[in-house]
Amino acid sequence: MYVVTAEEMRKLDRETIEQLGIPAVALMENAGRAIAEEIIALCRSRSGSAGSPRGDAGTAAAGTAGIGGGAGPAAPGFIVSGDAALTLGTAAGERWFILVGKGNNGGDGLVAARYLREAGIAVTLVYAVPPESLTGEAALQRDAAAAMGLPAAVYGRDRLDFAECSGILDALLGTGSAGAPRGAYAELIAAANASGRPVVSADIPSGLDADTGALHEPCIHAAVTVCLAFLKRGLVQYPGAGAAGRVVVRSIGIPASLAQSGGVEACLLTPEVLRGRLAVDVSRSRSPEGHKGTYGHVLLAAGTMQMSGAGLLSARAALRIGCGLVTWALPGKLLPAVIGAVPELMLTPVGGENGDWNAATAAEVLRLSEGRDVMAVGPGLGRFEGDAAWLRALWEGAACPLVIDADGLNILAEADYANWASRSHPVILTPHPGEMARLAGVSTAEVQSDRIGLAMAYAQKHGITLVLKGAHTVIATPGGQAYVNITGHPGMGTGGAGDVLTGIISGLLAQGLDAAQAAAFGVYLHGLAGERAARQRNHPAAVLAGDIIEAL
Ligand SMILES: NC(=O)C1=CN([C@@H]2O[C@H](COP(=O)(O)OP(=O)(O)OC[C@H]3O[C@@H](n4cnc5c(N)ncnc54)[C@H](O)[C@@H]3O)[C@@H](O)[C@H]2O)[C@H](O)CC1
Ligand SMILES: [K+]
Repeated sequence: MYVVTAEEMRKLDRETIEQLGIPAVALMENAGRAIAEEIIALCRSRSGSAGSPRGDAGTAAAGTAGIGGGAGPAAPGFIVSGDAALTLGTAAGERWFILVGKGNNGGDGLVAARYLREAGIAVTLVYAVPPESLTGEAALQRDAAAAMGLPAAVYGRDRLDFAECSGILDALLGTGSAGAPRGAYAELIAAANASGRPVVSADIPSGLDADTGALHEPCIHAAVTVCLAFLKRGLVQYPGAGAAGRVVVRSIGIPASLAQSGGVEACLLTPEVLRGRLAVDVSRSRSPEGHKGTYGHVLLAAGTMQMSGAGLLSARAALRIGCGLVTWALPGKLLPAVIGAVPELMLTPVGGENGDWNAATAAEVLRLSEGRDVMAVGPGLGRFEGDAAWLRALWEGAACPLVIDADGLNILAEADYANWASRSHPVILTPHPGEMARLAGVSTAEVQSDRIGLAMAYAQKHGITLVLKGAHTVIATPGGQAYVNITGHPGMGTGGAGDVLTGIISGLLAQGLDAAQAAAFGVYLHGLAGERAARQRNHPAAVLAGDIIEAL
């Protein structure tokens, strides 16, 4: 599923109108109708009336061939489906305020109001601006609503009591919104939020920055957002994702092929995207003739006395995700403490007996990397004298893909690594927001204020694959593509969860997935395993990093 910017959405809108010849008012009609259907579904679920959420309970009156035995001929009958079924009075008692802005978002709201009225739901139009100021398709919809006799109020002119409504459609501001809502818009948003009534937002919550997910004040806090055509970036990035409530994406006649050909590069990481766009073999099938050598060998350079567990977690995760062999290069003095902790793991001490990380150990690690399929660097590594030269030697010398995490990233952030020799094998960086901030030389707040935009720019600039961790992890490729993951939960914010992710991604790389595949599939599986672990533990807060490994 594509995730677009406001600018990309405007372009797709224009192309549909100009290249396909579909009039703008038809798109608006589809948009408004889709919004109305979702509100009708909400009303039906509140009233507890039976039938499918799309409001096609009337189909029960139709002949239903093949149900309850034998595929006989259909019995004659009438099919009353969609919102027409609702005129039978199921929405009694519902009264919705439709907040209408000046632009096309307001036009969508006016269309929805007509369909809601047809479905037996009382509506009152609440114009944020004098209705005479609407133009284009929105003005046409204003006239249609007036001709239908829909009651209308104008903010500032007419008395309004939000206690009189049972729900609110927010059609104030959409993708044409700029900056914080002003004047009547701001006051209506504040009143809607304070009303205690469920708010359904048309396209995006008014006040939300459609591109970054930042909330301008005031911003609508919606129960449901009916997003039109394609997900907007602001809906998948926090805090916007939190303000949008449940997001339903409804198509309005803009073909996805236009997004594909038009260079939309971000999408939601769904199973379809994994199988399709990323071409991942999600079945994980293994050849009957396979052996441990078939599934790759990860070399892990990680761990200190204080953080030996990080190495163990990464190594176990790599093994659990199915790679054939893992060798852990670790400081000599750490060896006695971890022998036998993971019997499947091979341990190779560096720096001599009782030794620790130092610049000279790079040569040992490089020797160990010969013939290996992946080198993973950083979990629990700590910092040491000469670490920048150490990492540079691995970067420039390892003839395999490189996954860099944790202190490996902190070393990179202080080094001028753009001037290091370019690598012929890919690099995956897996920063959390703080590490990303250090890498990019900005504040953590700046990273969080536009995660997708920043990740895409950084990955392209440095020619690396980036995994920007945090709620809705973003995977960005050097080729300019981005994937937003939605598996996982806040309980995964626990010590060692990142080390597990490094192990999973490295283990997938070792099995032959390319960098984008391994990063995206790894993040997706890590979140899914975290969800399973939360179920097994009966609460997300009880999940430990090791549980994520066991749930893989
Ligand atoms: N995507 C599509 O193809 C379709 C989108 N539809 C809907 O149209 C909106 C976008 O409409 P647009 O007219 O471009 O902009 P808005 O309605 O979001 O608002 C513009 C309007 O609001 C005023 N304004 C802007 N910022 C502020 C502010 N901070 N405070 C107060 N007022 C503000 C500005 O003056 C403009 O007049 C999209 O989201 C969809 O809902 C279509 O209907 C179907 C096709
Ligand atoms: K809106």
